[in-house]
Amino acid sequence: MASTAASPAFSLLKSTGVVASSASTRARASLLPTPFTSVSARPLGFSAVLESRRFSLHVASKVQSVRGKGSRGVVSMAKKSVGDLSSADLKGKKVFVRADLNVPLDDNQTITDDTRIRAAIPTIKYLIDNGAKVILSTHLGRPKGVTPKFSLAPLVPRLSELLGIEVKKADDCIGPEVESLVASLPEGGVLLLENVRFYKEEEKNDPEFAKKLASLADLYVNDAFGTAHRAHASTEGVTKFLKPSVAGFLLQKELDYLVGAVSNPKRPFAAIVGGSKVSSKIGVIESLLEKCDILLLGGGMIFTFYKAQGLSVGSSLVEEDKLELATSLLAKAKAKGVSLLLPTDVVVADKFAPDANSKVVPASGIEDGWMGLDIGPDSIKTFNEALDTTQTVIWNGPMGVFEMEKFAAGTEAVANKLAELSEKGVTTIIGGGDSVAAVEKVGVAGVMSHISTGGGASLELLEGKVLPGVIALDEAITVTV
Ligand SMILES: Nc1ncnc2c1ncn2[C@@H]1O[C@H](COP(=O)(O)OP(=O)(O)O)[C@@H](O)[C@H]1O
Ligand SMILES: O=C(OP(=O)(O)O)[C@H](O)COP(=O)(O)O
Repeated sequence: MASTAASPAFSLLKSTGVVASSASTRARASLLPTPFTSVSARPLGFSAVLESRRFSLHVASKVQSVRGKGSRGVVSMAKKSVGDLSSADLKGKKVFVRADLNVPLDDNQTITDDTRIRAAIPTIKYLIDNGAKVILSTHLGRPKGVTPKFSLAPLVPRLSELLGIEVKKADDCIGPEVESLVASLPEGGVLLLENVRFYKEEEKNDPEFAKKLASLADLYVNDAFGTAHRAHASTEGVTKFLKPSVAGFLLQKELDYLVGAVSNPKRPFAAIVGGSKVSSKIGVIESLLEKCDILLLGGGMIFTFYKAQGLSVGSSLVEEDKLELATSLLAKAKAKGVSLLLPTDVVVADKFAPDANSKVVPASGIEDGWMGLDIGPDSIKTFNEALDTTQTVIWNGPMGVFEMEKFAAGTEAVANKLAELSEKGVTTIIGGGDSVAAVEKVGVAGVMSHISTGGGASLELLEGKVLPGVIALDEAITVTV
């Protein structure tokens, strides 16, 4: 079962915006590997102080109270967790569980990756083991109205197998037939509602639709981390009609790592950011610059940084309108004392294709007609050396075009390095999207501390945004004087 351990009480400070960021100080460390283009080698270390009577939010089964310097008391608010609900709270109760079972299906309607189903099991199992009647809801894909290929029928056998019970399925998600299926649901039974996005009212967060969903149940559990950045009827709207509304174990674990471990990391803390464009990662880079000690950049975005520094980039991916931004991010890293490392060599190709001619060149040696599609071997070596010094690492975005074997070495090297570090006790967090696919491709997913089940949601959390599906949940309040 997913961990229910309490996280630091300030774990959601940034993402909720309830309080200003905690004060921090940094101590010295020298970590900068020489072959990299460096912004600075400098202070590391961290201390966080929460002042008295500020409010903080986190998701945890137990509320921690935090005493600030010189304070007499603390008020802390935490999101309620399903783990806070006992058998007495759950036995015989109808529980509306919103999960994200948006799994990939092939042309034969066969599930090709059941990660999201497996991730939802601990919460459902906890509920059925405590005698609840589970009304399970999810979306699948982005249907426009009722679309048979987006029916949830293919999910039923796998859900039943993993739960060890026969899961029933409704042909709709609201209405009289659903109501009668709910009425006949036994304690410990699970009813899967049909794709909630078959109704346009779901994505519109229509209050009447939310009310109809809510009317099926006595209480609400949100475990749909992958959809927590959407203010939809089944993720946000229902909470207005169902009390209590609490977080599931998966949602809680995602927040514990993506907010808790990132806001209060064991240091040194490194962030690795890659992917295609700097424009889609601006928020993440800016946010991580506030928290990390080392920032390693890779992927297509590095060429915008190179060009901003006056280097030739050939036909590499460049966002001309982001050159100033790249310069300002480098300056910000310097001002914050973050060691920002750009690769010093790259694998270039004469075309964007798996059978392209390729060679390794220094960052300053990209010729016209060549494009950079991966980080080079010297960069891998230096990235590894930098990562060897860390205690916490978060990774979002591949180092190169890892879908093509010729340009996968940088991404695979990072995946292998993180696996090695994880086995040594370093906290390793894979922040969703293509990095998860890369980790799975290399076969090291099992050893990472945490692999996020949400691409867009994890990105928004790392940017410090508020997730509507989280903020809407009930708070558990503890006052310590
Ligand atoms: N040097 C590069 N040039 C062009 N595309 C790249 C390069 N490096 C990585 N990419 C591409 O970036 C894509 C992933 O980018 P993005 O969606 O931003 O990351 P994520 O899904 O991890 O958030 C991958 O499809 C990869 O092929
Ligand atoms: O797959 C999902 O998001 P992701 O592709 O960002 O991980 C979620 O199920 C959310 O789906 P949506 O982006 O259609 O709202």
